[in-house]
Amino acid sequence: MTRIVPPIRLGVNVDHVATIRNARGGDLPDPVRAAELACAAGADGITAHLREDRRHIRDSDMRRLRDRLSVPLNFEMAATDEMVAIALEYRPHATCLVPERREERTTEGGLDVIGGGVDLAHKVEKLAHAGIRVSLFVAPDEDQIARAADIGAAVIELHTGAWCEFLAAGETGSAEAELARLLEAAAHGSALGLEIHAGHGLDFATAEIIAAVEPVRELNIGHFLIGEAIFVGLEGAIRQMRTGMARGRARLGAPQAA
Ligand SMILES: CC(=O)[C@@H](O)[C@H](O)COP(=O)(O)O
Ligand SMILES: NCC(=O)COP(=O)(O)O
Repeated sequence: MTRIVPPIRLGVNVDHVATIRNARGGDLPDPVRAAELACAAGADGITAHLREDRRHIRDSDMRRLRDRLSVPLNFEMAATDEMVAIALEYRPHATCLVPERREERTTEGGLDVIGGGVDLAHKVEKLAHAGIRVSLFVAPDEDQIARAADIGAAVIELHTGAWCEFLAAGETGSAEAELARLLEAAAHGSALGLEIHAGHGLDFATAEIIAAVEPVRELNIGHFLIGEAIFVGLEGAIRQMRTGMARGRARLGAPQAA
């Protein structure tokens, strides 16, 4: 007998369209145009990260994304007063609070939800009170996830970056151990009533694997898709990603062996 499997969404992160634009200054290529194309190609939502140093996405990009998209906008941001104020002004569908360091090349590790204490809890409350769905970008760590649920986050996004890096380095044992942690974390978060998302460093192969994890309801993917778009176009890259995710998800609905 086949099982009914909840669908999985694809959020396309357009940060690195802005990275290319900013390499030369000016306005091209436009991440908002990329976002619109991504939606036409089957993205369920758009993610963009307004970094404190504004190295790629600009404030005006975020505003234009909010104004022009008809799909949910996931506003990634550091848990700072400045970013909370911007989110409260722009009112995106969702915010994803992430750890941020100026020296990092990309997001390293998950948010320290426990260490964020009362201050982080207040920020989550403020955003949620404004009707913004709050997600916390976390490593697969049970205590951090429990605290995310305690402070009222609706969603956690599991950081898949370490797993992807182990795989890319051929460190199979470490990759398997990290994948096991991701699976446990997804089950744990879901049991606590959190919606589970995952992302960072995913490509066609890893997205297909994670799409087969039942509690995971959304993948956010950027860098790989924007890179792949150079070769096959953004539409082609997104369509291929969707096909792989659907194939992964379909494994869940396949008849179970007796
Ligand atoms: C939080 C996360 O994993 C990424 O979505 C984030 O946006 C990465 O930052 P960069 O896009 O600047 O690499
Ligand atoms: N939150 C993860 C995300 O939006 C995309 O990360 P990446 O695919 O650019 O590494």
